[in-house]
Amino acid sequence: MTEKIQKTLRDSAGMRWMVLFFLAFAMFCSYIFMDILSPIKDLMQSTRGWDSTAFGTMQGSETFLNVFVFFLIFAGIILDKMGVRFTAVLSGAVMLVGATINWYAVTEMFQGSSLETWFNENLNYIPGFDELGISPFYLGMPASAKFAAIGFMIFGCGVEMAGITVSRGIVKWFKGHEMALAMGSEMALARLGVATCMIFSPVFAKMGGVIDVSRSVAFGVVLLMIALIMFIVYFFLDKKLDSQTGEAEEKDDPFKISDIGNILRSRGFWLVALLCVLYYSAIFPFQKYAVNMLQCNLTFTKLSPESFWAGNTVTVIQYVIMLIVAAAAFASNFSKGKTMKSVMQVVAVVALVIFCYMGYMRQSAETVFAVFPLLAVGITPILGNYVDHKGKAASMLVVGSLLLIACHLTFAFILPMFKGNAVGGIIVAYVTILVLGASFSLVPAALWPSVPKLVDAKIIGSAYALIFWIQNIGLWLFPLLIGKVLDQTNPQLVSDLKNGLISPEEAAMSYDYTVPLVMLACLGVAALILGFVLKIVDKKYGYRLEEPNITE
Ligand SMILES: C[C@H](NC(=O)[C@@H](N)CCCCN)C(=O)O
Repeated sequence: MTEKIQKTLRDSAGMRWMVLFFLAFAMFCSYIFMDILSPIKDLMQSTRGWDSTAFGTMQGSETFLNVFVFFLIFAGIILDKMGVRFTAVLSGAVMLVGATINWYAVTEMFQGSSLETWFNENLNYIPGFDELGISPFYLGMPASAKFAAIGFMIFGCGVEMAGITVSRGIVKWFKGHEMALAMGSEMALARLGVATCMIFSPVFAKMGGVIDVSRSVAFGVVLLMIALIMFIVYFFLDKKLDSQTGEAEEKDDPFKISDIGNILRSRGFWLVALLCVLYYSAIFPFQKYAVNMLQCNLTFTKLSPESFWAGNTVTVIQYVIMLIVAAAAFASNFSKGKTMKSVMQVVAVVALVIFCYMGYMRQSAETVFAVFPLLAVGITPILGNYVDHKGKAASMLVVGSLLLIACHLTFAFILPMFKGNAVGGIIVAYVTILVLGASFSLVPAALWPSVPKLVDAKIIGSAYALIFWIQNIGLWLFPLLIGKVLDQTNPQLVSDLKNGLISPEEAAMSYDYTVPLVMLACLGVAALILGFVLKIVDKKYGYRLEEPNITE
């Protein structure tokens, strides 16, 4: 008798990838919001009075509740207890609430309101947190930055919860299939989100010739509404899958708090988690300052408002070219025939060159830095595919860390030598940013798909949450530290600004970034050492990190 094989949604490749699209698109929107203020640090200083310390403190607040109120740990427990679909919708709603507060804080409406007065007079001292030096507020912090920080803290809870949920969702739908490729593709779309915000955030802020930073944030809020809708659609697909498989993992094999102990006892888990915090602390916090770092190191000529390159049409054209780079790189990854693959690769490279040329012609740091996530968009899925079929994850972590060190040292010491040489500076900047983008593909593509090899499937949500929690400590600390170090290593600039000798606009463009960049390179060195240790431990204890995910 022929046995009838029950096909589920997950057995259909089309369905799996459609589910991935919903999850990844939601993450795309959240990554746009995450960095929405990063390319307009100068405008936050000139229109809202946020100096580097205020900016860094507000940016660092994203991870505050996750780290110090252990929200991420609770998020992991919620995920393991309640399942992927419930947590996905919850995270979408939390992000939206936080983002809306963040938006209100930077609007004109907030300025001069009684709420602003309240924030000016309060939250200057937080008992307990201030003594430990971890308060998300300080005396003299602009009221708008304080309230925005509260919104960003709530958003941060939602976005990290969404991050672990999406990772677990991908494991649920793709385990035994193209898991690393799926994770790589999800991250690729998230990187496209960062590029999108680098390009469009300043456009919204400067629209119509009137500067209003809240327009950029409003753009992000609208996208988060779309993210919530994506999660709701996912909810129904995931429910259907569970009804087909009758699986409901979280009920058959309930999660226990003691499971966390099992995770913490794993040597491999600790190495991956520490590598993660060191590596990502040198990337995400840098991303928040990179545009300003380029503004301070590159020589741009001011374009006249009538210039073609200064217009918004060119922004849209450049964005379309960016999408062509991403689509062609992505398609080359999936093309079956050799010729088609090569054609797609040529299209991607040509479009990338045009993109860089336009960035140069537009004479703005944000369009130069927008190239950073673009290489990651193109190659993260390729590397994910490589990990699926060939392995070598631990080696990729080592190479990624090496590239990271080289890039931060180049930004610190070589780029400033080109100050005054507009073309030379831009070339050095582009090459370094592209190499950093390659590093940012290697590490994530290898790191995240390695986690299921280190812990049991049942506790994978908590494992991702713990790694994110440890990572968030760095993501909290380093934006703050960079801001403080910047103010402290530029004392003349800070005092001239205080004494009114230079304008906030001038100050925002004149920081010396050498010390913060060396600090980030040191993180890379520590990550590199851990990468080597991981390779040794992997060999000794047989975690199979160097082996493929799919056995052909
Ligand atoms: C998948 C991974 N995401 C993370 O590491 C998140 N914790 C991102 C947090 C960003 C905080 N600004 C990635 O994007 O590679």
